[in-house]
Amino acid sequence: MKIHVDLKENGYDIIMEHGVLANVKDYVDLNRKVMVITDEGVPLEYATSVVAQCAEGYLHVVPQGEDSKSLSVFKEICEDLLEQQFSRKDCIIAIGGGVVGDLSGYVAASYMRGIDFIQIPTTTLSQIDSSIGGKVAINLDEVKNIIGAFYQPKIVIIDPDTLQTLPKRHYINGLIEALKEGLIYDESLFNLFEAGDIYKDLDQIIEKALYVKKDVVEKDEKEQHLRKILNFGHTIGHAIESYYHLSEYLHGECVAFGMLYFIEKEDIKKRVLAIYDKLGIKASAPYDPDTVYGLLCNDKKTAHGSVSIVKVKEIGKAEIQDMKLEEVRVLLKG
Ligand SMILES: NC(=O)c1ccc[n+]([C@@H]2O[C@H](COP(=O)([O-])OP(=O)(O)OC[C@H]3O[C@@H](n4cnc5c(N)ncnc54)[C@H](O)[C@@H]3O)[C@@H](O)[C@H]2O)c1
Ligand SMILES: O=C(O)C(=O)C[C@@H](O)[C@H](O)[C@H](O)COP(=O)(O)O
Ligand SMILES: [Zn+2]
Repeated sequence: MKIHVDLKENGYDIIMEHGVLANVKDYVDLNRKVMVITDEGVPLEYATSVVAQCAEGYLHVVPQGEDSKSLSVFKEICEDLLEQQFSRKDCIIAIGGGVVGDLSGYVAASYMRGIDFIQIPTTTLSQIDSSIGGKVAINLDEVKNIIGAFYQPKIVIIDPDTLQTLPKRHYINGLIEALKEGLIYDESLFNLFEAGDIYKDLDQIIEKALYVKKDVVEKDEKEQHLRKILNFGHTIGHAIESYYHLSEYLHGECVAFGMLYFIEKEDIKKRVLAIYDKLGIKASAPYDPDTVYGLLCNDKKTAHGSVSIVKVKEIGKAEIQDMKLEEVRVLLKG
């Protein structure tokens, strides 16, 4: 399957094909220096099989987990590129989940003010969400994605076969971003969660989610307004993720917590909770409201004492409402 993200001069293809990892050379110019970045939890053969297709391939492996989205790991990769004398004509390939993709993308956006960047996502979250749209970032002092850029990949190559080795918790975690997209934009995607099978219907879930993200990003690449809907559940979700030091709960699990605060109708909330039960995920986590409130003020959708909150009143449709931060504090306490 091929989807084209139409972003004027920044447009790119998304190729989704079982077994495509063996043929990256058919889609990417590998006759140059290529730095393949992955993390220690991703099966090494995924990265080495791509390095083997390169004229001059290098491999950089980072520790797994959120701690790799950090200035220190960012610096290590930049120093490696410098040492290997990478030029502006060379490229970076990210093979992994959202951590590797966000980190590698921010390196690609920064090194020499930008070199080619290719995403080869290997988790449900990165295949569904993080590999497209161009949001790249690292964390700072446990605040999520506070240093970053909008930097689009040249191509995204998705091989669903790589998901066969993904641990179940991470498999489910990534699907929550697709459930989010069903709630804010595509009711048929939501229905797949309610009535479908998250294993048998996976290719369809990924494809529908990619079309949601493509449609939204093409209309508002730099998140001036519409794209904020893709942040549904993240205002409180990111704050809780930071509250637990980016370690106790995974990103999607925290988004699941955050979404429930802004689903207006009880019957829809009940249907979402039933899906959480089906996925085996929690609906909430204990926290100190004042501490979470303080973290929530770091949200990039805040301005002049308010924050753009995404709400769902009907399945498949999101609304953006500016709320006073004080109102959100009351909500957190309630
Ligand atoms: N840029 C965006 O638009 C965007 C969107 C959503 C989330 N994110 C970010 O993505 C990150 C979460 O990404 P994630 O859920 O992919 O986590 P992750 O990148 O940490 O990967 C999850 C775990 O699975 C392992 N792994 C990866 N692929 C594997 C495979 N095929 N087989 C076996 N193990 C594998 C990794 O080593 C890691 O331990 C968060 O930092 C979140 O903020 C970014
Ligand atoms: O693509 C977007 O826009 C999103 O908001 C997708 C989110 O799922 C993702 O977690 C993103 O990284 C969050 O963006 P941020 O601007 O809140 O850091
Ligand atoms: Zn997210």
